[in-house]
Amino acid sequence: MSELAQVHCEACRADAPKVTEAEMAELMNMISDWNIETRDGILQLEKVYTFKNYRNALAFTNRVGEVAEAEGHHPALLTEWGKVTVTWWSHKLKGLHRNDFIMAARTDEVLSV
Ligand SMILES: C[C@H](O)[C@H](O)[C@H]1CNC2=NC(N)=NC(=O)C2=N1
Repeated sequence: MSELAQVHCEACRADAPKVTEAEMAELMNMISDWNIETRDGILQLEKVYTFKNYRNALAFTNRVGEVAEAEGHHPALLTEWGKVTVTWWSHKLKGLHRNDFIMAARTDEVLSV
């Protein structure tokens, strides 16, 4: 299990600090195959997972949703036949917080169970 996946999200407040460029670079090295996207000026962490059918994609979607509910931090989830796009950002901050990288690592762990 990755180091990041073993920690829990901190309560995310509107005045919490966004990750710095340096922190982002360090955190990106701790997770695999995630990309930084910018939408409406908001930095987001995104990864596309592929599956052999829709049922498997939906099962993964629901498991990620359960982890999100448990942590109180939620992604955007686009579920398609054979594909799930997971996008993390901190809505309150309109950007990326360390929580988003923790949850990206936790998302990867969902696959391994
Ligand atoms: C009230 C509720 O806890 C907050 O709105 C939480 C819910 N989940 C969340 N998820 C994400 N990604 N960002 C948030 O700012 C956020 N806030």
